[in-house]
Amino acid sequence: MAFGPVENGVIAETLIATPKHTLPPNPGFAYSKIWLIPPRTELAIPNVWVDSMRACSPPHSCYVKGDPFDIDIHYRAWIAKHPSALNIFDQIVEVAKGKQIVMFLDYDGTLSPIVKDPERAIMSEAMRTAVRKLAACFPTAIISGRNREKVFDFVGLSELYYAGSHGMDIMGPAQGSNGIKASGVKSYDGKGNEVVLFQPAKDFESTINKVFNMLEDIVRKVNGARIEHNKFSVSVHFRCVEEEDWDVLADEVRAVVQFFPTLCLTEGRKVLEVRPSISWDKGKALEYLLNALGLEGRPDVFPVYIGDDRTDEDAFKVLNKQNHGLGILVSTAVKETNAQSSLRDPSEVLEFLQRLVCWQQNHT
Ligand SMILES: O=P(O)(O)OC[C@H]1O[C@H](O[C@H]2O[C@H](CO)[C@@H](O)[C@H](O)[C@H]2O)[C@H](O)[C@@H](O)[C@@H]1O
Repeated sequence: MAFGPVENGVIAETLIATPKHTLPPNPGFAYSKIWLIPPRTELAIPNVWVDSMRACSPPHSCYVKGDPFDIDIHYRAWIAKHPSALNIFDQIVEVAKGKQIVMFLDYDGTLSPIVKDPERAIMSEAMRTAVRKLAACFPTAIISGRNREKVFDFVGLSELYYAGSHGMDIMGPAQGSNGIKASGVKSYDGKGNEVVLFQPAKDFESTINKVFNMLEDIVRKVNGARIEHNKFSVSVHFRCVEEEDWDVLADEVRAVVQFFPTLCLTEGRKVLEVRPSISWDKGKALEYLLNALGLEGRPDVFPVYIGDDRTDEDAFKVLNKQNHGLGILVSTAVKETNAQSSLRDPSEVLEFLQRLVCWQQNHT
């Protein structure tokens, strides 16, 4: 473990405070007002917006001035409320025992580390192997803000379900390698395999293309800015833009989006995302997939969702509402979240997935 002695103290506190075989309480909806993606009005207030953008991808970690043995007091309090899924692993599997585990994984910041160039967000071979083994044990889906095809290219595993464009573009095998059949609209992928396809924002394709073309002209003029077409949404990246230029770029993006009353603007990790104003998000995609697999609303099902970003909060909320399963936020910093548990970074996600596979293999 990479943790120093101070964090071991935190671990001890966490385990004492958490009764055996129960998971930490769902944070519930107390935070939902803070965590809901800011509406346009909030995005319009310059300081609020810039602080919020900084906070969702903080440059600092929980350590005090880089000292690996001294953990920030706020982080200590936070980790007690959202204990590491590695430290409470035995409790998690005790609760999940005898149930059908279903895995939902975000991509950027969860399976791959956050990098400056979105085209270089490559997943490690070790992670790919772990996800492959995971999918052989449990139904597994990737739910990403990316274009579904792009996230598929990164992951490269055809046995998974993929939900791209923040869940607005869902595709998966009609019959999973674990034998579970999905229901829904049947289609065929490029290789002629039968798949299930669901695209609730299909009617927005041409509007998204139009807004992308307009935004492309703006982004081209701002140093460091990038734009990404995610099929049913568009990402405008701020990560490599000087902070002093953020407001100008955001103002221009907002001005364009105003022309499209059926689109809205949301915020992620140093990214503004333009998406259809429909009632669909990663939480709805999670529900759709559970339903397609015939696993929705069943007490003998244990969904696990792992993600690092604001859009993942919609999925954590769904799990809270259903009061079963487990949400795990990936973060090295204090963040308001609806997740019950946490992991620090993709390397800890890898360790968690590997342990889950081992546990399952030893219990079947
Ligand atoms: O839901 P996700 O899979 O987490 O996708 C959300 C966005 O992820 C990507 O952007 C983020 O990761 C980039 C690569 O590490 C990073 O450069 C960027 O700053 C992050 O916001 C992706 O490029 C976006 O299109 C997704 O919407």
